[in-house]
Amino acid sequence: MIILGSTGSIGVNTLIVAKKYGLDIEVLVAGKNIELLNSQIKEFKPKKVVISSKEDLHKVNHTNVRYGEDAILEAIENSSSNIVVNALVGFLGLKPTLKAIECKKKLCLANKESLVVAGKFIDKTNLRAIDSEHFGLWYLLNDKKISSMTITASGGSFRDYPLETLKNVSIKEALNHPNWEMGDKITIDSATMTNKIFELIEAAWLFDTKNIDAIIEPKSIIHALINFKDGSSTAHIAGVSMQLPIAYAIMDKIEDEILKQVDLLGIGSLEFKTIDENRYPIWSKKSEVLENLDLGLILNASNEVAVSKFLSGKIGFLDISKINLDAIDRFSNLKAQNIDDVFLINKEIRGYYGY
Ligand SMILES: NC(=O)C1=CN([C@@H]2O[C@H](COP(=O)(O)OP(=O)(O)OC[C@H]3O[C@@H](n4cnc5c(N)ncnc54)[C@H](OP(=O)(O)O)[C@@H]3O)[C@@H](O)[C@H]2O)C=CC1
Ligand SMILES: CC(=O)[C@@H](O)[C@H](O)COP(=O)(O)O
Ligand SMILES: [Mn+2]
Repeated sequence: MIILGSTGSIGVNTLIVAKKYGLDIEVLVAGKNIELLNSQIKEFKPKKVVISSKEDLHKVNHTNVRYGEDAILEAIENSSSNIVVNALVGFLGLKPTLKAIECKKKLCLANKESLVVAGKFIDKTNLRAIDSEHFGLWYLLNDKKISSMTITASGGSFRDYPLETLKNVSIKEALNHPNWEMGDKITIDSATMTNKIFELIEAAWLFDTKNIDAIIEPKSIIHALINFKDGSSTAHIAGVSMQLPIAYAIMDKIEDEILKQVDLLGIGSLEFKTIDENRYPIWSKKSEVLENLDLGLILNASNEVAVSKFLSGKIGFLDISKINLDAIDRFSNLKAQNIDDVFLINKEIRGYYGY
């Protein structure tokens, strides 16, 4: 198979699953972590490697190594593997998503931004979502009539901070997720609750529903619930690990133990809370976004600029939400009519907010 983003949090977990099942790795794609990439090359012996930057080519211990976006697309096109795991982060993941679908591969999609920005142009027939909540929903589906779906949120890094301290929080604090070990960008999205808005959009596209909401479950043990018309609710409970969603996405059917069962007596108690708009201002846009899924493209573009500015120390944590709210108000009339528009609108909004 092909792993895009092999050195990231999802990429590393994908390789653990691949090793467990003895799967062949044809292509590895990574960014700047060449040391980890080299150890992956040594262990998994891919036929081809792609990295982000020309200047790192000489550091990669492989005879067939290329760089850049076009090389990623070529690697997908010229591969014999049927499976592509897209664990790239951000808008960068969209073209590889489209290429994998065009080449009729099974697409195991962690890059939720692809669906957020272009869900209406993406053929989901051969797509398996790698996201804990959506995996949970998929796991719970049966043929009974559904009333609504619920996904859970951890609350992110600042869920217990006094509100008045949020304007001065540091990058290091923001990157300290209470439950999950994830890449920087999604960890910030979790702290602002933008990740959960993205996940509502993702669920809307995957399950063709707008009857979807989120609540806080601080332990991230319950990932999703389905509320059935008959009054029953079922919940997906599993450990805090992406290996289960990844294993199902790749293998389709799983009969062995991937994770240890959650020890409910060890957990002791569970708590549920509503998502407070004062702490997470983007949540005030939930209904508007669900009514108009085109806002995903707008929000993603402003958010990528804002998160990158925050992570480079140019703006404060609260500015991320301010920029995102501004973008939704300012650009809510923009709608992509085709996939080319998606790239144009993304560029326009990024340009407006700085880069
Ligand atoms: N982590 C998680 O548990 C979950 C993640 N997701 C989603 O999965 C996706 C990946 O997340 P995560 O694994 O946390 O992110 P990471 O930041 O940990 O990993 C991103 C990967 O992409 C690589 N990369 C970045 N830029 C480039 C580039 N220009 N060219 C080639 N490779 C590049 C990175 O390489 P390098 O590190 O070498 O620079 C790294 O391998 C995101 O869309 C996220 O929202 C969804 C659910 C859960
Ligand atoms: C592991 C996973 O699926 C992430 O998307 C996770 O949900 C992020 O945590 P939050 O619930 O804090 O957004
Ligand atoms: Mn998730």
